[in-house]
Amino acid sequence: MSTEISFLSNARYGKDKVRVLRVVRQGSLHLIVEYNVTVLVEGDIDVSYTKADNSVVVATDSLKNITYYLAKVSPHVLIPERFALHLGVHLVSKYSHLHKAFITVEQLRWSRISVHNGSESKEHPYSFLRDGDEKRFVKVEVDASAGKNHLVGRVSAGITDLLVLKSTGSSFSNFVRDEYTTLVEVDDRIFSTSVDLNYTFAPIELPCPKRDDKLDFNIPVADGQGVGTVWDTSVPDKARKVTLEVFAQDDSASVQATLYKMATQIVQDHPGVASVSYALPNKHFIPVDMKYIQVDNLTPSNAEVFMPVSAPSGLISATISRK
Ligand SMILES: O=c1[nH]c(=O)c2[nH]c(=O)[nH]c2[nH]1
Repeated sequence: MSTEISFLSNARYGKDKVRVLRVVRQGSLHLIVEYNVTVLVEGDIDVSYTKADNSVVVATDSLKNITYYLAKVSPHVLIPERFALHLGVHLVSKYSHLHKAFITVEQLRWSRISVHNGSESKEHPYSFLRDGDEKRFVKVEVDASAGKNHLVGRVSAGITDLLVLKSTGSSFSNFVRDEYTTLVEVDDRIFSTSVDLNYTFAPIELPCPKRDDKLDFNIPVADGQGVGTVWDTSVPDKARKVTLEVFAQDDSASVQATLYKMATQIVQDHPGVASVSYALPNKHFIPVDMKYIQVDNLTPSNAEVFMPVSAPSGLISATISRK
């Protein structure tokens, strides 16, 4: 095989879709998390591709086993950002020839079931319901290329598949009108989207494991700058809240304008967030034309019956970065 005109310019491998449910028992109160984990590594692994030499390969099966083992022993397992960093730090510390780990943790929504006891409503200690398709995710890169004692973490996190709809409070007008335009201007329309939100933190220095088994991972002590950093566990809920509140309350001139308001608010609220990206499909709902039966369902104030259109949809995206 000729190696003169080509070379291996990039190589990364690992396990995708490692599904794990973890139960943490606090007496009779149980806490649960369900994750889909992707665990990928880079390093001195070229010969496994170029020379069929597997001696450098930590099997993807082993990477899966390590993921489950960390889910068992990591004190950080309930917080996706911390669990992902712990797993990444463990991999690059344990294997001298692996220099980078890329961990994605997607968290599925389990909420407690409310039960009534007389007139009192209480959250059940160990019964849960799948609370929608929305997922929280974190993407972590643990980079040991500057040495095993100089670990750098790059973290982004966010939400996917958060489906929202408002039945008024949205307009779209003043756009380019030319020979291709058929869309009419509207001062009242349905706005629905499935929110994909991704916010990125500035790179962080990570503590290196000291123990021989490389399983220890200590979160740095808060230095007073904690708010807005990757260690601030309130960021996901606050970013979700801003997304929902701006969506509901903005008198939307367009998906673009509402997106910008959401993103700028998150950058403003969290000093540790370096940038915020949204991808918002514009899920169209078309008022059904009932002229055939002499019924007006088209003028915005009379539009009551809509046809949801799954495709095509608009797709509006942007990244807002801290200066
Ligand atoms: O909010 C919108 N932005 C667009 O860019 C667009 N384009 C379109 O046809 N409808 C909409 N709505």
